[in-house]
Order: sequence, then C-alpha cells, then structure tokens
Amino acid sequence: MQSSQGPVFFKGHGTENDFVILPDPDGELKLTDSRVQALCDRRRGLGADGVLRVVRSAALEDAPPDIPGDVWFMDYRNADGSIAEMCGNGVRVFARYLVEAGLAAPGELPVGTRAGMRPVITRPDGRVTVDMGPATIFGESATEVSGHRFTGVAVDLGNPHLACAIDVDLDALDLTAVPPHDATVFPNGVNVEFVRRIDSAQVRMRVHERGVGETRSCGTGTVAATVAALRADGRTTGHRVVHIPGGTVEVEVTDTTSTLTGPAVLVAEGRLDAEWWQHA
Ligand SMILES: N[C@@H](CCC[C@H](N)C(=O)O)C(=O)O
Repeated sequence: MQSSQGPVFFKGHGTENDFVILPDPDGELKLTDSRVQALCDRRRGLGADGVLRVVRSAALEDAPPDIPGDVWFMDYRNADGSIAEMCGNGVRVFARYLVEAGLAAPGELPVGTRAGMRPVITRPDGRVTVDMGPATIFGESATEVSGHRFTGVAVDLGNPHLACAIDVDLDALDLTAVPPHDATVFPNGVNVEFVRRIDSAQVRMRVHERGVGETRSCGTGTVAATVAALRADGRTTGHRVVHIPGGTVEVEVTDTTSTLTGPAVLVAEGRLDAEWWQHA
C-alpha cells in the first residue's frame, strides 16, 4: 500500500523522554496545537512526550532577539500542544539528529532555544552534553502528593521547576495528577521534581512535567533536582549522577552555569500520511 506522502519525521529519545522530530528548515509546517496533540498521542498518533521542530532561526516568525539568524532552532512543544522555553533531553536529541542528518559536524554546535543559545557537544560514545546555563533559585514553595506535603526550591532553567528533596519512598508517590502548586510563584505552571539522596554522589528522581504528565526523564528537571539535592547537602555547586525511571544522566552545577550529559538516541524515521496530517 502506498500512502500519500506527508511531512518527514524522526523519532528519538533521551533516557526515554521521547520526541517526534519534524525537520522544517524553511518554516513551512503549520504546527497547530491539535497536530502536536495528535502526533504525541500514543494510540492515534506516533506517541511522544513532545515535538521538536527543526527550523533555521532566520525562518522562525517569533525568534527571540538574542538568537543569531544562522543557527538551528529547537521549536519545542509539550504533548498537550503548549510551547515550552527549553527541554534538556530534547536539545540533546535535537543535536544528535542534526549530526546524523549531516546538518552539523560532530563535536560542538550551538542550538537556539526560547531560553537562549544552548551550546551542545555530541560525543563519539553516543552521549551528548549540553550547557544548560545558570540554574537560578528564585524562591521556595511547596506541594502535596499522596498525603505528603513537600517543600522545595523554585528553580529557573529557562523553564520553571519546583524541585523537592524528599525522604519518603519515591515509588509510593502517585504522580498521575498535576501536583498542586502556588500560582503566585509559578504563574505559567511548573515542572515538579521529587529527588531522593542515594549517597553523596547519586540521587533518584521522579518528575511530573508541565504540559505532559509523569515522564520517564526530564533534562531540565534533573538539573533542578541536582540543585535541590546539593542544597540539602549544604552545597550550592557540585556533581550528581541522577537516576530517573528512563536511565541515568550526569549533572554538574557551577557558580555560573550547569551541564547535563546523557544518551540521545534516534530510533526511526518515516513519512506522515498526508491525509492524516491534514486532518490532525
Ligand atoms: N522534558 C524536558 C522539559 C520539557 C518542557 C517542560 N515540560 C515544560 O513545560 O517546561 C526536558 O528534558 O527538560
């Protein structure tokens, strides 16, 4: 059977935070909320936590002013169609795609995002490191999940996080619903992380992502969680290995920036059916 030919897509993931990648160098695709929702739907679409549109920044109608015109821009959407400023796992998968597609040379490359430029390094072993910029604490807040009240730090990584260092069984938390949060601290919603210390070098984390639900990993979330874990150990800088349900990443927090290192995998490529895309 030959289906009518719609846009090309790729599928990839970073520690099982999965994405549909849509190459759109000249900004020609009309990426509506309902198309994003259909693509990300695990039954009627391809299934993913989010969509990464690959567009030249010069072709973007609403490019942030600090993004040069000649870089590749990661236009990120959550599974519910909402736009987010930044995605730490997404930007690593995005860089892997650029290199595999021959659009960038392996090694160091700059990626434009709504949170600003993010320098990325692709490594021969398949791991990708991204400079996530400063992880800025902008307050303290609280949430309540499974009968427990948790306090945590509000962390800005371009997108908003509430990261709670906790001392209860992580697996016992029900993260099905959006954790309640203070809308005066987080007027645009929030990603909520729960992080538990294993030892002085490692932590475990679970996350409820804004615009998605519980995911198996969140790159910006692992950095926010590291900030909270370091703080619980009386530190503001340091390195942590972060174990999430979808794998393991490494985070370094310094006085001026933070880095995230982990795998980035492409698993498939294909074409959307033109009729499906048109009606999505
Ligand atoms: N999974 C991402 C974060 C994606 C955006 C987030 N859901 C938001 O709305 O801010 C990551 O790896 O950082």
